[in-house]
Amino acid sequence: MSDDRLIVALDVPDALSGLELAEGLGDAVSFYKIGLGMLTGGGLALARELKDDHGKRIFLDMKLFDIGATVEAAVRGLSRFDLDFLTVHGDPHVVDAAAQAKGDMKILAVTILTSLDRADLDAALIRPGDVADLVVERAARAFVAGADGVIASPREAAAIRALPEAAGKLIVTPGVRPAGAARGDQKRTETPAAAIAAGADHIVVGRPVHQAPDPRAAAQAILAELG
Ligand SMILES: O=C(O)c1cc(=O)[nH]c(=O)n1[C@@H]1O[C@H](COP(=O)(O)O)[C@@H](O)[C@H]1O
Repeated sequence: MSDDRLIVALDVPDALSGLELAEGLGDAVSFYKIGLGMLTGGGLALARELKDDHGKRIFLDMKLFDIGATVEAAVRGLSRFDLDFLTVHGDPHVVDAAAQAKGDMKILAVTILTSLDRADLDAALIRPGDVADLVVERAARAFVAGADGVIASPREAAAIRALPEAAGKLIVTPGVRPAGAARGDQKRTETPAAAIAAGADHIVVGRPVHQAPDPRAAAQAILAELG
């Protein structure tokens, strides 16, 4: 089994292209994220195929957010798909509802999207304060509400790791960019090595792998950087 600290985001439109990408990555990558971009393109079927036929771990990124009863019903349905990780928004009522219905899945609570900075939070009417402080506070609340882990940027990972509430919990960081890679819409980024050094258990990387001329070589370079 390869190093499952690297989770590759299969942000391609359909299951066929996702499968081709995963087959090209082969044994270099053992953990995949399937998200909203593949919702109408067979994402859940691909999750089953990668798990059952290829022995991969699966992170389903749905970022659920609704009233508690609806979240609980959605998570109960998804708990039958033998998934490893599932995302919900980190608001305590959402996390609490998801935790009631998660079965064997681990619930990861999104703190503040890595594509947002303080100006974006102002536009969304989110209270003043340093972004990192808000992320850490949301992480602590999500842990207390029953999250198995949180999604944050690598820049906040060390402060989250230092929380007493984080003992035994997972920190998963998107917003990861190898040196020189295009940031795209990500605003709070660090390198793969910096993310792991800061206390991330897993890093999520999408475009720097799937848009690379040689995705397998790109994934291997990231793994080599992790040491
Ligand atoms: O929940 C996520 O996975 C997520 C949370 C977050 O705050 N930021 C974030 O980028 N993501 C996801 O992580 C992946 C990052 O992709 P790249 O920016 O292409 O590496 C995308 O699939 C995003 O949907």
